[in-house]
Amino acid sequence: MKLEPFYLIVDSAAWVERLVPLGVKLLQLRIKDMEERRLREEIRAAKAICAAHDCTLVINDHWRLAIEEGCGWVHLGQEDLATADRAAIHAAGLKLGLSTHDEAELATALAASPDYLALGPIFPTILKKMKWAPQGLDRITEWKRRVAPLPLVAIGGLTPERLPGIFENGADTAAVVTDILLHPDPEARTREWIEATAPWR
Ligand SMILES: Cc1ncc(COP(=O)(O)OP(=O)(O)O)c(N)n1
Ligand SMILES: Cc1nc(C(=O)O)sc1CCOP(=O)(O)O
Ligand SMILES: [Mg+2]
Repeated sequence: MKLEPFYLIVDSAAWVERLVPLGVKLLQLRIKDMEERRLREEIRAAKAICAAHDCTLVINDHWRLAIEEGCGWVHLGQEDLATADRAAIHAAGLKLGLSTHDEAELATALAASPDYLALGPIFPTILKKMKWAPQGLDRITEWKRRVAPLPLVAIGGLTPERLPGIFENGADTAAVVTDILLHPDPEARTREWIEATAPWR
């Protein structure tokens, strides 16, 4: 399966409405700490916008709601995976993306038959505190050898300037949060990302 090379991660349907119409084709809704009723509304709104713009929507963490709302993709970390009902996810026809950060997590993730694997953090990230040191570019090459033919998503501290290194070392997709959401002009930066990833589309 070929995965879109630009993977935008946002934390609200308002961001989806702002940025997806610019041409984003793979988007993760990553919302933390929200009560279920509002979360469901956010998922519904994001799903409608993504459907209207032919953008693949991935729901982070909330696999039950993703099933109930008829979504197509879910992304889970290793702790999420440990408690998720994988049979229910599979039965609902949900595609599955999984995080990995080290050898043990890679083995666990490969055994769960995912549809893509993510490796991070490639560079330092300001989004969240991480217990892993930055992986660096050589690790991408190693991971790609181990996960192929599954698509490999690189995440953590990515910018348009860092994309050639990511893709030349074997990543299929680059995921990003703060380089776009904290940029003074998120729309312009999104367009830069779309253009910068064009050679790998
Ligand atoms: C594409 C992608 N890769 C990694 C993550 C991180 O997932 P996880 O480890 O579960 O951490 P949280 O994002 O839930 O804080 C991701 N969300 N997306
Ligand atoms: C959510 C997340 N997961 C990571 C991992 O390594 O699993 S790194 C990360 C943060 C990505 O944000 P930014 O593009 O702002 O660095
Ligand atoms: Mg998670």
